[in-house]
Amino acid sequence: MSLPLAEINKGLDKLNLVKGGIGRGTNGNAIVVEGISKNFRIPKEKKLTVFEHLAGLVGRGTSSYDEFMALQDVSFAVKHGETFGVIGPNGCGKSTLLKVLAGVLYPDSGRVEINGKIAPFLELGVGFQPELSARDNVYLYGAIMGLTHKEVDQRYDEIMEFSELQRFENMKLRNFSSGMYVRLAFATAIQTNPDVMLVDEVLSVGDESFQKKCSDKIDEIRKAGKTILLVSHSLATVRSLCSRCMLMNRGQVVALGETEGVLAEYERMRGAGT
Ligand SMILES: Nc1ncnc2c1ncn2[C@@H]1O[C@H](COP(=O)(O)OP(=O)(O)OP(=O)(O)O)[C@@H](O)[C@H]1O
Repeated sequence: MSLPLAEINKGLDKLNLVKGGIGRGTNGNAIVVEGISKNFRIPKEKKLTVFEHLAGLVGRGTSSYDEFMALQDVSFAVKHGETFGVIGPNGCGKSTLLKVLAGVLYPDSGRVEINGKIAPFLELGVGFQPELSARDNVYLYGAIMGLTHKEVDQRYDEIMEFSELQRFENMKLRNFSSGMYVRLAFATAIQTNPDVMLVDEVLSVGDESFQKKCSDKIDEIRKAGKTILLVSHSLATVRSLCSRCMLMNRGQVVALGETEGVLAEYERMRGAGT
């Protein structure tokens, strides 16, 4: 995905997200989500031939979409400094939820409040531009995240070193592999000093040593008191990093609380095949 962060920030504005002002009137919460629902429209049929297309035109006015509720009345809050996990089976709505929090998708109803500077780290480097070089993308991302040119200068070497992509700094991103993309995105995002990080499965990308570096970094950010919302299929990761988590199924919250209890509920759900 390469949605410019400027667009995301516009989205955040539209959602009336509170940015900055940590701790003021937020009840200690970095993220507040109230009753979010998101409906997708899925085309019912595919018109393959001219005849079918014309027939479709004749049939205009009848609905050719199915409605799919990807999120249904989702509510939760994450405290400042908390690392909060979101787990659940494939297709339960985790990524959709993160996109709504990041302002990439608008919810059909409900309210999102983010207190602090947010760094959405979703899929492959949100905010990156494939036609620019790795170097230009780092500067662009930094600028959008509020860093001055000088501040990016100071962090640039560290970003490239962390991503292990020094040799490719002048290469256009469109020639990067997905693993390289993720390395650069993660290395850049962590240098923008966010208050709230949204992390989607970063720990499942790249080789083992890079995964270990990322998980150590997330641990460091966590210990520095930042807020992290972590989506992961790895229950071991959730167990080691998150004191609380939320289990989703079919777009709904089915359990929320202490990690051990929620993981036990997930095991029970999987055992029951629901
Ligand atoms: N743009 C879209 N249009 C239609 N349906 C969508 C769209 N995006 C997601 N969905 C559907 O919404 C549901 C939730 O998807 P989502 O990607 O949020 O799940 P997930 O829990 O992150 O899954 P996974 O663990 O496999 O990544 C899925 O059934 C998916 O097919």
